[in-house]
Amino acid sequence: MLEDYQPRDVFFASPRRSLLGNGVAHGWDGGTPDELAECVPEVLADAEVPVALGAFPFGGNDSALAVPKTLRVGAPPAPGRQGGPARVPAPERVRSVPSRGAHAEAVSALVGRIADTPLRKAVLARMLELDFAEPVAAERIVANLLRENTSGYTFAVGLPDGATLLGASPELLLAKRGARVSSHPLAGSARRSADPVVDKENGEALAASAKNRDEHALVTEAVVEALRPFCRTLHVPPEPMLVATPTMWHLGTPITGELRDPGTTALRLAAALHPTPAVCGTPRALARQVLGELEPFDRGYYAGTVGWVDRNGDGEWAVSIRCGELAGTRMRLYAGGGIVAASDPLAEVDETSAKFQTLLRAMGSELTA
Ligand SMILES: C=C(O[C@H]1C=CC=C(C(=O)O)[C@@H]1O)C(=O)O
Repeated sequence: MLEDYQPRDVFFASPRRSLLGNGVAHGWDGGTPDELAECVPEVLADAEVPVALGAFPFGGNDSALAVPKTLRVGAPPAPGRQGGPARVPAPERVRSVPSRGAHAEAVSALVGRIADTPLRKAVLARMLELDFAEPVAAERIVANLLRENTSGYTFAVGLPDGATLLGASPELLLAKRGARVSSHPLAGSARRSADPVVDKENGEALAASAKNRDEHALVTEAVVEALRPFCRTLHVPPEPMLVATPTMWHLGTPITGELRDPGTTALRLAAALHPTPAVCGTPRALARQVLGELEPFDRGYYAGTVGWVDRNGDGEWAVSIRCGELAGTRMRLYAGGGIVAASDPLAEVDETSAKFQTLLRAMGSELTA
């Protein structure tokens, strides 16, 4: 399917299906998720292809959503089904924004804010800026992401400015089918290890860590609070489970529910949830303000949401993490980590390095960022 990917197309693969939207029959390049939740259903009611696909940024209203001219729906990615690795050139220059040292200082400053203000958690991110000698083809990186990440959400979204958002997120913000909704918030992380004994220990230590469980509980609480008004029933497991990606362990809580009104759309629900404390913080407005002060870059579409909604209101929206924006010979990768009172600055720098590996590995890079 990816062989046919063109700039401005949207590719989205989930554990349930793969979608490729070609061309733009109707596009929105403005509007918040809430605003588009209002107007998208009207357009879909008469559209030839009854599905809108795309992405929303972390903040602001630069939506990138489109009803495609044609839509292909295929099987979900499966291990071993993608061919050999696609070649991606090595970057000529890599720069961390801010530097690793400055990121550690920002984590310390954030821990101070948590001690001195009502802020309980904020997810501080770092960016890697990569420069290449030649333009890089987004679909090659996505093909490599698909080879490794068959159980998450792998995507490429052509953005209105010509750049491409691409990544492999392990985190489901919201899926809706009929009256059934599900969300799988993740928070709390540890590195995977090539050594099976160390790997198992890393996972077990994460599951037992009070700091990580607290960090995780804030996300689950926020998701439950946002979904409750829409749901007749909600099932929330009392304990988080361990979720493995090829590079990271996470704590995750699979939440399911039944809608009071099955007509509530997946986009409406995603808008009500976004941004959760897995990418922003608690309380949300204060976290957003503090992150704006401490992060020396614009997050763009990182920490936003990416997915699709159809005419019936069914859809899937993933949290846009483990991702980057590619524009010709420049690529920006993003990774963040939840900071709480007990966070250690150097461990947090290491956690962002580990999270960058999802994209760096798909680019054939041995870089440790
Ligand atoms: C914000 C990111 O991850 C989130 C999802 C899982 C675990 C997280 C954590 O442990 O901090 C983050 O909340 C990211 O990868 O950039």
